Amino acid sequence: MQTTKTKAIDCTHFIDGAYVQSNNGKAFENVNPATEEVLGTVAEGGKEEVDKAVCAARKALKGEWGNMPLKKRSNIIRKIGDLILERKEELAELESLDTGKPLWLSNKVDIDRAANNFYFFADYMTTVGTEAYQQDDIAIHYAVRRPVGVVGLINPWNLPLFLMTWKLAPALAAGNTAVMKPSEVTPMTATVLAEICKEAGVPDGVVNMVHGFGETGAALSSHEDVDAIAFTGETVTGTAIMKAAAPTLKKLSFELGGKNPNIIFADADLDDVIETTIKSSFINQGEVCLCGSRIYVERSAYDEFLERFAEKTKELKVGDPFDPNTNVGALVSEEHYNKVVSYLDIAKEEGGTFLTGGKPAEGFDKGFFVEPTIITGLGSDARCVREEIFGPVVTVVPFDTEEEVLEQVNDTHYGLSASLWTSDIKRATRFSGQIEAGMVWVNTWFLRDLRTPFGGMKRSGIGREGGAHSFDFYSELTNITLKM
Ligand SMILES: NC(=O)C1=CN([C@@H]2O[C@H](COP(=O)(O)OP(=O)(O)OC[C@H]3O[C@@H](n4cnc5c(N)ncnc54)[C@H](O)[C@@H]3O)[C@@H](O)[C@H]2O)C=CC1
Ligand SMILES: O=C(O)/C=C/C=C(\O)C(=O)O
Repeated sequence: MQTTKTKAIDCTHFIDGAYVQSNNGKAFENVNPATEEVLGTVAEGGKEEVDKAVCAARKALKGEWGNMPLKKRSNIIRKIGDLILERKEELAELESLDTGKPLWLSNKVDIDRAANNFYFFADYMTTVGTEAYQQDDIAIHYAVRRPVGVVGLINPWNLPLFLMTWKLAPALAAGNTAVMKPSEVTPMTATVLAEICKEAGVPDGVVNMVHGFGETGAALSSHEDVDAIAFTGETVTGTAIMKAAAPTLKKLSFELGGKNPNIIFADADLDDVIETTIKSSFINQGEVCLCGSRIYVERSAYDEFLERFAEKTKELKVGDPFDPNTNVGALVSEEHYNKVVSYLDIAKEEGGTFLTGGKPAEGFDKGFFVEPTIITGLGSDARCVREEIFGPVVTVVPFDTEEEVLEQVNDTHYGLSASLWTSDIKRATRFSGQIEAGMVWVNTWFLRDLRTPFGGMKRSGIGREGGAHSFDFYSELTNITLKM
């Protein structure tokens, strides 16, 4: 039995500054993945609700928001961050009820970082400039920045509030209006965020939200009057959005799936390696796009690595998200649990050996709990080595040479991130530059600075988020040439 101070909420759309149900009254149930209890209902939006939200956003673009002085807009954006922190306890509890992740993690990552996204872009927007060139005594060229317009923000369930704010904050900072589409699996914190935006002084219609399934996201992606879509989620969904957005040539920013490698050379500090690999494998139940799910270890360090990694993994406590000692909570939904468990069956069929886990966690009558799982003995063609599982499941493979491991590392359609471990600076420089990934961490993992380019290459994404990259995506530039 979970004891929370916060009561779960029913989720309705937020359109033109007001919470509203769907016109046809359609709604679905929101389920707690740790207990399988129904948390509440969620309004299911269709084309009609998307259309109303887009109309409200278009109208708001031409109103007070479009003409607001920079400093005032920046203060409102900063205030959203303040209000998130004021309601931190409530938001963290709602996030853990919705996702099944440990409460300490919701606090530390999801809520603190959500507030920080607003602080970062509130500052950034007051310093960002554009280009200017003098062409001899002929002309001066300078660029002016304007918002893209109405942007659709479509998000997944793994870091619900954090990922929504990572898009909403720069979108607002650049002067856009937005329609948010949270994941149908985790709708609660985005619902509260809409209220927070209003309380912070965001004018009605600037921030809207429509709940629903893939069809709702599809209606937003194909809408005639939406100028850009920023999406985080599965690669195949990115393809569907691209097709839907093609007829209206929307700007697109995609942060998609990954099958990220950890590459561990024998000269790395093994204490650091083990501590970080535990996090990169199992934090957030392995449900972070940056998790390192393919681990390659130089053969001379392989046995010691496996022994120490397995020992630490067995110490992880799987359980109630609201127990402060829990390391690994519940997977986000029954559907996702079935997907992850199906990969454990696939690993067995492919001849893999489970060094830890390999099965649902014991001792739970209800909820979607899986033991942290280390698989060895799989070749580079195995599905568990190639496909995104997005759960607490990693494969470990030994290697002998740099050339051999580089080939395996790059032998994937994905290209999101990598974590490289070596004490040889020359090798670190040489090797990191050859990994086909948008982000390479050397002797660390998930060390973030919001100014840096964040995103993937190959089928892991299009474009980059962060600092200037986000700002450029959410802006249009007009170049003006003054003839002298
Ligand atoms: N960041 C990442 O890399 C993430 C990857 N995943 C992967 O995706 C798998 C499925 O998870 P889902 O949440 O179902 O991901 P998804 O990509 O299907 O859903 C993400 C968001 O897109 C919306 N959506 C779905 N179909 C759409 C369409 N045709 N047009 C527009 N929007 C659409 C969903 O309603 C949700 O809001 C997971 O098992 C995992 O492997 C999931 C979450 C995050
Ligand atoms: O921006 C970050 O630090 C983390 C982003 C994580 C994702 O995009 C994800 O897991 O989908």
